[in-house]
Amino acid sequence: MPKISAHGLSRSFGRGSARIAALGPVELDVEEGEFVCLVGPSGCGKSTLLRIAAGLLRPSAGELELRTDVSHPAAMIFQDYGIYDWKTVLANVRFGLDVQRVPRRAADARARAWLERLGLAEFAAAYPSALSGGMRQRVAIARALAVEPEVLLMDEPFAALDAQLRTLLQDELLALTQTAGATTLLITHSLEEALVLGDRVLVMSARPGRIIAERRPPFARPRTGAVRSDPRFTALKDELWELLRDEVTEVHAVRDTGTVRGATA
Ligand SMILES: Nc1ncnc2c1ncn2[C@@H]1O[C@H](COP(=O)(O)OP(=O)(O)OP(=O)(O)O)[C@@H](O)[C@H]1O
Repeated sequence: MPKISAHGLSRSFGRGSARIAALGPVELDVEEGEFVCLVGPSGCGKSTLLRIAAGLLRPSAGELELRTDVSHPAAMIFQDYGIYDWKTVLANVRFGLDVQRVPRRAADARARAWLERLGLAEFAAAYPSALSGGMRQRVAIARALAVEPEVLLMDEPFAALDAQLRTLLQDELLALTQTAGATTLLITHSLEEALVLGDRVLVMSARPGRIIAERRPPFARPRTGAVRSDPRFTALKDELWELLRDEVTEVHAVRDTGTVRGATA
């Protein structure tokens, strides 16, 4: 049984002449423990798909099923961190455990262990406003993984970070997710990120987003960021960019080119 499956999934916004077909129809199966990355042009419905998976939005047609156990529900990581500024770093990481009613002591210990793994131990009592962007995103990652989710949903988690930090956090996430083994769906504008992290990379069309191609990076697990210098990496990145180029061009042709963020090769 796949952990995530979507059939005939579509979503539109608005009504009448203002109606926008944002997504679909999408057919998708994600197997248990699989790491799937979604790439596609801006506005093709990637976030919409993820928000439906997270239960934050209803589909207009079709269905998306997430098969998780109640004690290990899905966790989500957002581009803007999604952490609470009024809670300490420790309380942020403990948040999901508090919601699950894990006893305070055990929750504290688990949260501290995750802070340790992400190099944040000494910031347990600090508030997020005192942290850099990279550290805030580490808090968000720690918070998501602390609940030992069966399914991890990530919406461009590193988009707000600079290139070096992004590479560093990709490598950290790679190591962490390979140990955690959660079924993961990650949205990214970066083909490199998708190739480093994914078992499968799905390419989406321009809006309404459908899945038009899929590639499996041929790098054995456990893998490290060293795959970036594999000649097959560059070849696959070029191939994916070729697939994506037409879709991005379509978006640019439809809208003002100056305002549309294209995918980064
Ligand atoms: N709540 C909403 N109301 C109206 N339109 C919406 C809403 N949410 C999304 N849309 C529209 O649906 C389309 C898909 O949006 P979505 O955010 O899913 O795309 P995306 O692929 O994640 O884009 P990006 O890569 O730029 O983040 C866009 O045209 C967007 O304007």
